[in-house]
Amino acid sequence: MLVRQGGDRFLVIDDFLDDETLGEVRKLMARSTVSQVDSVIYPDTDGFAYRSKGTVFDGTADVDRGTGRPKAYELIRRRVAAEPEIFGAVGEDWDRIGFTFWQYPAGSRLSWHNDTGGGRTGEFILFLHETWKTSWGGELMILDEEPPQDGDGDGDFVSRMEKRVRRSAAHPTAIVPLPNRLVLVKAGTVHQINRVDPTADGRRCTLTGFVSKKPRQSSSEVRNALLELAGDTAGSRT
Ligand SMILES: O=C(O)CCC(=O)C(=O)O
Ligand SMILES: [Fe+2]
Repeated sequence: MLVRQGGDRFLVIDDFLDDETLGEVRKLMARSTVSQVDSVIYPDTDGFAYRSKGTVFDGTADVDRGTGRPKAYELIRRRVAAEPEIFGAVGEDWDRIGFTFWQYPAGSRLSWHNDTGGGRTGEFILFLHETWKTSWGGELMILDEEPPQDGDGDGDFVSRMEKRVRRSAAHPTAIVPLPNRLVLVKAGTVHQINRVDPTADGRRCTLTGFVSKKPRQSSSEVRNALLELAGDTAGSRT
């Protein structure tokens, strides 16, 4: 394992998994069913990717404890927990971690976005394809700067992100998606996946997930949940 580069809002770690654990998680990816999904950011131009069903775990406990989950999940969870400057403190600022396999085919991309909302404090990306030539595109681009205090102004999401990158004094960092590279990114950081080049031989494969805080239920939600548990379904609708 080798910490390759850190910014204020991201961290790149190379050779993250040992060969056996990497092989195990790749096997799981190969066995997972993936479905085609349009980009939620900019479907007109991004194209589509493939994704597996995601799994969300309690971030405060071992995720591979007797569950047969790949060791990689637990190693990622621990690494995330060891980076409070990016994700905040485990248990306090975040308590959930999700895992989803994504595959971006040649010609696809994911436009600028910042993964805010939903109690998210950050995101991790582990590249799982067997090989990646540096001429195949698909770089993860990260704008390593604080979100502006006064927001991004008016306009739709795509144009607000466009404005941010255009006006920024920082230059986005291009992270080549080398196999077994782990990238940790703080929520609110503007980033995108550059288009995968048509010459890319194979999909850009990742294990990706959000680190987040479970929303606190309001007292009426708690009451309704309890009523539902008690079998009083009428109560849950009041
Ligand atoms: O695969 C990547 O490099 C980043 C993915 C991403 O930003 C996302 O799924 O939100
Ligand atoms: Fe993202």
